[in-house]
Amino acid sequence: MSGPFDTVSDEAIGEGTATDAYFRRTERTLEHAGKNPRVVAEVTVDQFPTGEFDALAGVKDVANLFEGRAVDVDAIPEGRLFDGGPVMRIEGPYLEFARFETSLLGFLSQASAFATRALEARRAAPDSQVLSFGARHVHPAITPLVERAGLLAGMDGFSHVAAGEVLGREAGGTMPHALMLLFGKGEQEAAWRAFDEAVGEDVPRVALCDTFTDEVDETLRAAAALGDDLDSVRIDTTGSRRGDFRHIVREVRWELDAVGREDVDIFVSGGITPDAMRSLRDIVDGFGVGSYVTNADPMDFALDIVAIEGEAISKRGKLSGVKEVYRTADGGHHVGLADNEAPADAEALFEPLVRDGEIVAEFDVDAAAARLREDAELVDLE
Ligand SMILES: O=P(O)(O)OC[C@H]1O[C@H](OP(=O)(O)OP(=O)(O)O)[C@H](O)[C@@H]1O
Repeated sequence: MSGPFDTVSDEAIGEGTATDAYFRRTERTLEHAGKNPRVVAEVTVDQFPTGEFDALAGVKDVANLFEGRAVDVDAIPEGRLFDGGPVMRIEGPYLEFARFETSLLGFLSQASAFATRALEARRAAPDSQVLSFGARHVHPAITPLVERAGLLAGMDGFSHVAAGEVLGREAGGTMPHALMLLFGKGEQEAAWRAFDEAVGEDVPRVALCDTFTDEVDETLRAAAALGDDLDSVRIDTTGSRRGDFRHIVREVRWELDAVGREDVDIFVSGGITPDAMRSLRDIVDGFGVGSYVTNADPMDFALDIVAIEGEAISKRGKLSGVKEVYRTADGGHHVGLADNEAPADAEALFEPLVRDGEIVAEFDVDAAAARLREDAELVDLE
């Protein structure tokens, strides 16, 4: 069944037709040969620690993928950091999960990539408000992935309305340049005032102040037009006009303060990167971050069989045998065989996710965000 948009349905993902064709041929061949052994497969990016940590996300969707399947799945909980070794282990008859490999890897690859970038942005300005603005850069069907990654990373909010409905959170936002243009050049006050009159009490009054004239000029006009109602200004100066952006923002702050409006916050957006955040965080109150998160390359997760009927095995380049991963007391990441003794004072990271088709883990976003915050403090991310 196909709808008006080029998306694969939830049913296709759940039934396993959202798969690479070679898995269907593998199923047919194994059934023909009467082979369906019990295997253990692991999902990895790197076999050994590399010194670079990434954030794990997408685990909830994988759990839902395996609900009702005769498999056991263990995984690092969503929101933990990992560096080499498996992030997930699936055990069961191979034909129970062969066809789900493609979707499983896709769930983890994209969500973890977004979460890792979002965490970098969050950590670049720990005391500022950071909002996710990247929904416009991805297919609308996966906007909840972007916004959830932002929440996992500890961002303060996001812009996409339908993603908010999926996540059970309300989207935030104020005004686009389109609104300013529709009121017209020279009529910025009319636009800001109409917005102030039209929207609910709970919506912060953030005036967009870069559309037609100088940022300082529009900021002072917004302050005069809205008076005490004005909460913040948003400066989104287009790239071709940016020059020394820090200087522009400092001028805005200076002139606001000069007219006694120390209470008005400054929020910046447009191509904001962690470097930009570090260079502006002492003079701005908040950032909107989009493309830095959504431009993340998908993580190169792979699923590999590591044991068949209890016997360790692997293809060349992969490590055989069932493994466990640990957070060591010094914040390191250790990969070892599950049967071997754990390193002293280390915490085993795998937790049960699915037991014989039943989901046994919780997926609270706030809890995952708290785990990520703690893990990021323990681990050396620099
Ligand atoms: O650059 P990113 O980090 O991806 O940020 C996302 C977008 O948010 C801002 O747009 P704005 O709402 O001002 O867009 P508009 O010009 O369409 O109003 C900014 O100019 C970016 O286009």
